[in-house]
Amino acid sequence: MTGVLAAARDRARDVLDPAFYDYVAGGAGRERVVADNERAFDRLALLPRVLRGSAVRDTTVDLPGAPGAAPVLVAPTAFHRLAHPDGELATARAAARTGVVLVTGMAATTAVAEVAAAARAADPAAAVWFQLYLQPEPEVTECLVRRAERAGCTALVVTVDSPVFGRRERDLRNGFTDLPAGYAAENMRDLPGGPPGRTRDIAMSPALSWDDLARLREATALPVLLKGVLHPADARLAVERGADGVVVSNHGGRQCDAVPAAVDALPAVVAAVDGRVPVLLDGGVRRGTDVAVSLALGATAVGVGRPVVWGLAAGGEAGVRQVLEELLDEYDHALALCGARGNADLAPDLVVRRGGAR
Ligand SMILES: Cc1cc2nc3c(=O)[nH]c(=O)nc-3n(C[C@H](O)[C@H](O)[C@H](O)COP(=O)(O)O)c2cc1C
Ligand SMILES: CCCCC(=O)C(=O)O
Repeated sequence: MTGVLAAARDRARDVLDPAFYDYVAGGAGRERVVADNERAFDRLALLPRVLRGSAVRDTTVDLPGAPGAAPVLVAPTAFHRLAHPDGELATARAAARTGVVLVTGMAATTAVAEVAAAARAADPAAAVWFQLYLQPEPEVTECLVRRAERAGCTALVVTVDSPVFGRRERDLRNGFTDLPAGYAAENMRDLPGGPPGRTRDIAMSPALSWDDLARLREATALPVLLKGVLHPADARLAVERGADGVVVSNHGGRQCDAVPAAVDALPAVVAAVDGRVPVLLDGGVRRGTDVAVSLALGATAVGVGRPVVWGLAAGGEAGVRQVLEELLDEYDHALALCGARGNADLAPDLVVRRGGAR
């Protein structure tokens, strides 16, 4: 990787506790999927059209609870206060000031009410979504949902690729299993059945089913997106069960080290969803051209995970802004080079395999 994002990563490596750097950079097993998420974009090429562009390009997208958003989102990543003292508040301000949806979540080190307030203080129109893992006790999930609703979040993102936690060899080696003293997953504080004033652990359960999703669906009027869908049959089920969006994601290669790269899984999911709800993608997006390839293959928008944490570690709010602005500028530039007047001009025929037809 080169450019602004790589510089942020290198700076992050210099300033972060090595165990936390490894937690962010690393993934499951031998990190084949971490690498493949990025490499899969290298295997794809854009096939531009000519003489049909525009001096002004429309890059905005309509997402559930976020009309007119940028086509890049901040994917949910845990523990921002370990990257920078301003933590999620800095990320929220940077996202709001760039028109980017922030997905904050259960594992944030700042409570969702404060995160959403910081985003709105930076831009009253800012959209913040809340990511959660369905908890085995429905009353715990419901309490988290109410917190997100009260905070003014405009959509929920339910992560479904984590029936169990991935085996991350760097973390095992480093003994990075708990948050250091003084940090906590603040949204997990004072939940039903938990110790008063203290936080509950985030539970992952392999016993969750589509019925648990149905319960959540009934418990809230907010749009619900499913994150971590790779199989087209699951994408179809998600739509049938009332999901308002699907996020094609392998959790940045942090869960199963044998799955396809995110962008390789995208076309089959797009075909299965058939335009009924937006399909988002995250994993390995590092360049504006990666955004363009993803949108051409049918994604409505893409999320970025690690680059945001690198930006935060490198320079707080300004660092995150730099990363997001670079991706958005590069994307606009890629549109111009493809002869596109906006996202709508990107179509699958603009993407070919590097070195041959797709
Ligand atoms: C440090 C870190 C923490 C993460 N925490 C969460 C989380 O709490 N919930 C979740 O759904 N995904 C989490 N993810 C996965 C991201 O949302 C996203 O799927 C992934 O990072 C995208 O890949 P990228 O980092 O290559 O952009 C995390 C990823 C990283 C790198
Ligand atoms: C319990 C925290 C979950 C964080 C996460 O999803 C990740 O590290 O990938």
